[in-house]
Amino acid sequence: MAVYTDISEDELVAFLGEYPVGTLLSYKGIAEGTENSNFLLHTSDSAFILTLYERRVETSDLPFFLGLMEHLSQKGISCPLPVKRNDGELIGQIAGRPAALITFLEGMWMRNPTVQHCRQVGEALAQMHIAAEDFPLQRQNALSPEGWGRLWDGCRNRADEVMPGLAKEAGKDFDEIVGQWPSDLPSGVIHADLFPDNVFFLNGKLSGVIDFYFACNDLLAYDIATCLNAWCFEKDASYNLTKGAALLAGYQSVRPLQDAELEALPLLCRGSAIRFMLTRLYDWLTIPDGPLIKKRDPLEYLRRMRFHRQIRSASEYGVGLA
Ligand SMILES: Nc1ncnc2c1ncn2[C@@H]1O[C@H](COP(=O)(O)OP(=O)(O)O)[C@@H](O)[C@H]1O
Ligand SMILES: N[C@@H](CCOP(=O)(O)O)C(=O)O
Repeated sequence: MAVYTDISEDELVAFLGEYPVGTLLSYKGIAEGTENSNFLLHTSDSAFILTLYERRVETSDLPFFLGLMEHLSQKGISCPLPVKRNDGELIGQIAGRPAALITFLEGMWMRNPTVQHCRQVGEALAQMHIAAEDFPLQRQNALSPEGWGRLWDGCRNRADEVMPGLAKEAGKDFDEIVGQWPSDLPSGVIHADLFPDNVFFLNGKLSGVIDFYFACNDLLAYDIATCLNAWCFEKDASYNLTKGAALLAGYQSVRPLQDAELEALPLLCRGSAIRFMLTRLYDWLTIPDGPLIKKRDPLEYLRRMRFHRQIRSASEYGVGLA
């Protein structure tokens, strides 16, 4: 996240007047994150996160995101619980933006995740997939191949400003990945952005998952691909086979993968890598810099794309090694 929209104390006091959360003691903008504006609030009752939904979040999708958090939480998954307003609604408005108040989750995200963290993330991901099986709402993935196409059209002409040759290289990948994209694999509700900054740990144990604002219905194994990309590469862009093996073993200890999912894994990893390369590239080229805005490097994900291009089978990710 970041802070795209600032709020005044008066606005916040008026907003909180609609919620059974006591009186405001303090608030501050949170610089971490990418998509929305987040504030940490302390009230006389407790601590909360206030999220103002920004450009990539459609207001019509909020019942899906907030309902999913409620659903998962009721099923024992540790995630924030949206706070209901006095009138029973989950969504309010502040500074002209739709906004929600969610409970604060204790824990820290891991800047250098270990093999043990990766295993726990794999387990938690599979547990979420299973817990969401009976979630009644549906949301199409806005960042599936069709959505990537819109992003790519919006920035391919300027891609070489970030790296000479990027437009040609990514264009070839884009065509290959989209041309082979699978549709006949097990699907369900996926988190779709389970990066280390969205998973908290306390004393070495996974304590919670946040940021469900890309969640949608899509291929379950695509969520694993995103996790392999986000958790199992080192800073020098090398793939850590031990971490990959642990993440996959953690997942499979809860939900074993079908052969077709394993076969598709290299392509799903390539697809997930280009998806994050594209959102980062688009943001890099279109969002103005600001003190509370943190843009992410698209080339980090170009390096992932290059790695996955030469993978031939899921065993190269560590399937069956842990
Ligand atoms: N429920 C929560 N409990 C504790 N901290 C939170 C919670 N939700 C968000 N945060 C903090 O806000 C930051 C940004 O939140 P995130 O949902 O990732 O934003 P965005 O959707 O904009 O990327 C997180 O890295 C974390 O520090
Ligand atoms: N995880 C994405 C950006 C989305 O940010 P988040 O703070 O919502 O996780 C990326 O790394 O590109």
